[in-house]
Amino acid sequence: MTHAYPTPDTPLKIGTRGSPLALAQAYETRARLMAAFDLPEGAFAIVAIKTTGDDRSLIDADRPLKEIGNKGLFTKEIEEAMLNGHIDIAVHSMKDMPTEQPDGLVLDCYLPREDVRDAFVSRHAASLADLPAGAVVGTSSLRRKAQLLNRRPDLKVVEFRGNVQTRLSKLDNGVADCTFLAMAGLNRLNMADVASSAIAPEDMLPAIAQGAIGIEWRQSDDRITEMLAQLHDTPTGQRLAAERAFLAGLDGSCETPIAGLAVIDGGEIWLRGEILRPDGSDRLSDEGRAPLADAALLGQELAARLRARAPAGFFDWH
Ligand SMILES: NCc1[nH]cc(CCC(=O)O)c1CC(=O)O
Repeated sequence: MTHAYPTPDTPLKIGTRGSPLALAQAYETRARLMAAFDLPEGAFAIVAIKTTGDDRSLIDADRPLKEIGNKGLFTKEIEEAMLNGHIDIAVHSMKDMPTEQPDGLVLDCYLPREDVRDAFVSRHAASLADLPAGAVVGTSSLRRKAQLLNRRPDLKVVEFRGNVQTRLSKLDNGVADCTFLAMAGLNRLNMADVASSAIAPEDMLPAIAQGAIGIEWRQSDDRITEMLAQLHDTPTGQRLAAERAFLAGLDGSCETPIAGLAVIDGGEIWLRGEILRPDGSDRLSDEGRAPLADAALLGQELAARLRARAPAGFFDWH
């Protein structure tokens, strides 16, 4: 008994950002840990950490995030808190995570993936096809912007930031005719009803790792390593291995116009990927299949094939 961990006296400290979605993801992680190890809620402490990206006084809310400097904007303080022992694990939206982690930290535990699709959100249109010519789309995602303009060059895209509530009130105020959000986030906030429709991956290929929650921890922490190995969802891990290797092979991040989705199909991994010019004027896509054990290799190969096909200047988003 003396080695039992975690307990209400020595709780496992779960670090997260403080946004409603981040907290919902932390609660889901806690619930899964409680169920997997038959632990009481009191054996966990949820620690909300403010990051540079969250701090409104540090950034101008109307400036695109990519101009402010993206990598680590939402993770630096959380990773520092883990390295100095203030928290034990960190819960992240995998879609926002760089493909490399700082020394001493691992990010290899994934919860079962949620809906991967993007949601179309509008007060008056039922779907993308319903939007009249020249309609205004609010989004701050370079991927969504490029995908939309590629299909519908007539649309006008305006910068849209802030949490779900802020974006919905912008729609009410007529700032835009529609916006796009991940179905996963809406589901986790019990707000799926704000989606007018969910968009099929064939119509809008999702962001790398969309809908997946990842848990990061200190490599040196053997107790946590053992627990998280049991919590890990293997199929989600295989799918993200393919998608994240694809992203890494293109030197991409969540701020680049890259989309990709891997699914397990007939016992194999099937990966589709696409890269776009930021203005949507060009789109290159490809797909491939491989045995599950070669998921990461498949991602690398798909990235290499698209790189070889991309004309000079295509990657000027860097
Ligand atoms: N970059 C913001 C972000 N990161 C993860 C999600 C949603 C949840 C997910 O995809 O796991 C969102 C918001 C959105 O795209 O609507």
